[in-house]
Amino acid sequence: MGICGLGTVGGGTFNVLTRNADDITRRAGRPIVIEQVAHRSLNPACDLTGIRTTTDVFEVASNPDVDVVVELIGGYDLARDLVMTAIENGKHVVTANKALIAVHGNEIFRAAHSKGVIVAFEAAVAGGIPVIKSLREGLGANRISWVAGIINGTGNYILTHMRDEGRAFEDVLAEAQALGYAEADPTFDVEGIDAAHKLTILASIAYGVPLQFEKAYTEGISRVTAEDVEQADNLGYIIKHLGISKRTDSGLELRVHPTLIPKERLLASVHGVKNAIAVLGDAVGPTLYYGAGAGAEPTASAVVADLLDVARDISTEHRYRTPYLAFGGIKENGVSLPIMPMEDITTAYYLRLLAVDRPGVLARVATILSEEGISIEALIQKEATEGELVPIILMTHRTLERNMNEAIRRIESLADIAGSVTRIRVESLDEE
Ligand SMILES: NC(=O)C1=CN([C@@H]2O[C@H](COP(=O)(O)OP(=O)(O)OC[C@H]3O[C@@H](n4cnc5c(N)ncnc54)[C@H](O)[C@@H]3O)[C@@H](O)[C@H]2O)C=CC1
Ligand SMILES: N[C@@H](CC=O)C(=O)O
Ligand code: NA
Repeated sequence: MGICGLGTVGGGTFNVLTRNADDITRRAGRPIVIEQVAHRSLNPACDLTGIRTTTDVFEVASNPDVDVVVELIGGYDLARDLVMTAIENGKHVVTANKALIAVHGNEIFRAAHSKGVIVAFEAAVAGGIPVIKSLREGLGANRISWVAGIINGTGNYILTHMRDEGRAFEDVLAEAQALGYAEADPTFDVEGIDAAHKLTILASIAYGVPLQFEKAYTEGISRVTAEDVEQADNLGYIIKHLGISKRTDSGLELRVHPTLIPKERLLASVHGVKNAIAVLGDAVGPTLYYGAGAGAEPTASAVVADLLDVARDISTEHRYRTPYLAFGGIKENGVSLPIMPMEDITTAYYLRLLAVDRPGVLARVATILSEEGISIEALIQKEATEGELVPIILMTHRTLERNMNEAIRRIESLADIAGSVTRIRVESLDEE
């Protein structure tokens, strides 16, 4: 095999493979030999003595001694060209690149299928947690109702440390970057793009639909304030950045956004760089997969597990192998389970508005909500001091996003309301 990219994950993979070579050899039934490494700069954590190296990743993809290309350079375009070249040359591929799979996966799997090669990507979702294997193979008997998870380690690390230590956003983000958790462009983590990549992959495996990243609704954590965190706490909730995909009668929900979840849910106790994914299957019931979502060796654990699978699967005839996305024959056109537009989803809401302390303002807000068919579950109005704007916190029952959009538009146009309304979706994550 050959490794392309020797950064956080590449370095971790190199070291885990080297350190645990004996056990890995026994599990694979044969040694997994690093034939070549392509890197741009030296990784001081890796001893490359005796290893053939290059600065050209395409050399690895055409090296006749390399049977598996491990793509760990990241990004969309060069990674796509590298993987497509490797497939064209009949090599199997292992990658940790969720951006690549979510955006170019349909094309990559088509090419791999016609060449009869394996493309494995366990590290692409939730780092070291074997969630892809669990969903694709372990839950293969089930009709899945929903998948909901904390699937970005950097974002969860930031939310946890801001809340527990009162630290500034930028400060915690810089720490997550130094620990190797963040994407090359950390706005991918903070704005939910990375989580949407991962959710896209999970949904395809759970429901047997093509990868449709462009249809995912994506909202980041950058607008969650300390006040929202505190108010959610008062109401018995915690705010987590979730990826949620539910099967409904109208199609599939595919959405990433900050979410209020009840404190008693197991997901509410997932902190720091840890990730967890809850899956509800009709036969198995609720299940939860937990562990490190980022970092060198946790991610390497998944990359090496894929290498072990490839080593074993190579001896199996192509048509008997587990399909890339769990289901054989996924149709890219004529999808039976469409991804729903965001305004068609139904959920409960937390709203925070700033009102001028004038009689009747609450009644005007309540009238708008009622006219849009939205009922209020809880309400907190803080005492105002002279001339101050008063925060009003509302929790609603479940309603259509389209109705909530209209209600928020009307509330924001009231003369008594200052600025924009904060809206955070609420999920009970009922296990039925
Ligand atoms: N860091 C983490 O915890 C996790 C990262 N991933 C994914 O793993 C992949 C790699 O991420 P990291 O290791 O964190 O990034 P990184 O930036 O630490 O490593 C990437 C390495 O690839 C090298 N590289 C880039 N282009 C190259 C080229 N043309 N030729 C040779 N070397 C080249 C860079 O010099 C760098 O050393 C990304 O797709 C990322 O999304 C997945 C799960 C967890
Ligand atoms: N940047 C990602 C890395 C793992 O996928 C994250 O923080 O989760
Ligand atoms: Na994983």
